[in-house]
Amino acid sequence: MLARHADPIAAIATAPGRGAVGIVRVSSPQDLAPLIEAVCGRALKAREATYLPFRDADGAPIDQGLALYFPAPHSYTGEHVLELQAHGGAVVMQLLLARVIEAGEAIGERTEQAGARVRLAEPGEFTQRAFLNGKLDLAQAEAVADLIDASTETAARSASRALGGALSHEVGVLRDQLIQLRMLVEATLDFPEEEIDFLEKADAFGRLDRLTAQLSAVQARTRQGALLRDGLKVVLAGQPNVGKSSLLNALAGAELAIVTPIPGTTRDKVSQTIQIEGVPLHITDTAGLRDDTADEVERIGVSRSWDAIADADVVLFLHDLGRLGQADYEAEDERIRARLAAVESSRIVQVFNKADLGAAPEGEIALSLKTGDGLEALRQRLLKTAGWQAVPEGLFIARERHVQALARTAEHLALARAIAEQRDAALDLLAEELRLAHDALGEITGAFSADELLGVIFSSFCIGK
Ligand SMILES: Nc1nc2c(c(=O)[nH]1)N(C=O)[C@@H](CNc1ccc(C(=O)N[C@@H](CCC(=O)O)C(=O)O)cc1)CN2
Ligand SMILES: Nc1nc2c(ncn2[C@@H]2O[C@H](COP(=O)(O)OP(=O)(O)OP(=O)(O)O)[C@@H](O)[C@H]2O)c(=O)[nH]1
Repeated sequence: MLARHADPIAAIATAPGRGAVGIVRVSSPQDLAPLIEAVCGRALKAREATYLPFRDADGAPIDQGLALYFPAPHSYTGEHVLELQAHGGAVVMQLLLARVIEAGEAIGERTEQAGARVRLAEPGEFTQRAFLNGKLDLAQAEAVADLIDASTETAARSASRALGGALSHEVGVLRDQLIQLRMLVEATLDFPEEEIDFLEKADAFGRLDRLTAQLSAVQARTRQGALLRDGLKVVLAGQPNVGKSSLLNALAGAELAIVTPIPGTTRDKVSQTIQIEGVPLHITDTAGLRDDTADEVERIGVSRSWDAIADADVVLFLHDLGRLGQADYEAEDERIRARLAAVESSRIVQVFNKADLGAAPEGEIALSLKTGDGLEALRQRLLKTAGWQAVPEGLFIARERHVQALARTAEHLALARAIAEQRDAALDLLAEELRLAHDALGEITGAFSADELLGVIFSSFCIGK
């Protein structure tokens, strides 16, 4: 592992395909002067763009472009970094990348230094090096990927804040207070006679309570950040012909699913990601639920509908106000309701569609996709069910991993509190819980993290990042 991190790496940093400009980027812990001399034909001033021809092994120019050299440690990765900014054609980029690899080989042979050889970078490897060299912590490195993948403006701005260290800062404030508390408790362990007295005088338990309260505020903001990144899985369910496909189209603002008056039109799932106030919602329209169908294709569709329902964060259960009160319709709705009993009730939202044809029961959500009435209220209801609070200032993007780590931190603090409350509290156990809380918090910024975790995180990046 260590040796691999010492390799010089190279990749095309810009998106594959045609582009106005494309960049080949090299990062190396070793001096890049020989490589620069070979490809650029001269030495480069630090951090200054130089317009020059990039040359082949035989001296023929491949392209004219800008070369940028960032000597270590003042670069993105913290290593020596060379950027070749050329015309962004796919072939030009490949030639330039191949030239860098070939020049590395030649220098390696000439100088008998294996360390001069440049290899292709793995996905996320530049950012991984930035992390290993302390340029970014783990939460910031994750934010780099989340910024690139952001699907809404709110998500992008929030990822940028996380990259700037917003989440890391919040975690840092908690960590500093936790460290102070740990120091108090650990110091007390050395004076067993007066331990509890000492802790009370130092307001250790007050500190613990304040820390817990602050942690809970950070947890709330982090959950918002994770929601912004991952979105919410919403499934539209109900009998055939209640208006599920019409609702998908209305939410998406496009004719995605086929709408007809014929029951059983939708026979397979249709999914689309939309956004409401910047929160991504992954909406799935399903085949209308009925169990009396003789049609084999529709039967499979219905079975897939139930799978989607089981996997949903929110199920919108649609009803048809034009058919309310009809015996066969009511009986079928009752059957669906019974089967939905297996789904947590907090995940189910009842929606009464076709309000232009009849009145919804008291207190229920009424919607008419024909007139558009009730659509905005439904959107707001979806956000509320998702746990979204009106955009708080300084929102940062986050991941489920961070939410989990904070939850574990909270668990250990709660255990510490419970121990502190006992008469003759076992201070060593208290100290241990605080240590575990500290470890859990440290996983967010990567202060303590397994190689395995790093592998998972960085391998999901794009190449060249
Ligand atoms: N051409 C180009 N554009 C890019 C990047 C890049 O690598 N190349 N980035 C990357 O993906 C992002 C910018 N990230 C960067 C982060 C740090 C440094 C850097 O030189 N840091 C030094 C100096 C800092 C300073 O002067 O304040 C350092 O940290 O010491 C450069 C780019 C977005 N745009
Ligand atoms: N009057 C009225 N008709 C509606 C409304 N919403 C949908 N419809 C009509 O109801 C019919 C069925 O709509 P769809 O959206 O295809 O219903 P579905 O639930 O997806 O149906 P399946 O594909 O059979 O499961 C279409 O003719 C729609 O135009 C509404 O609010 N009012």
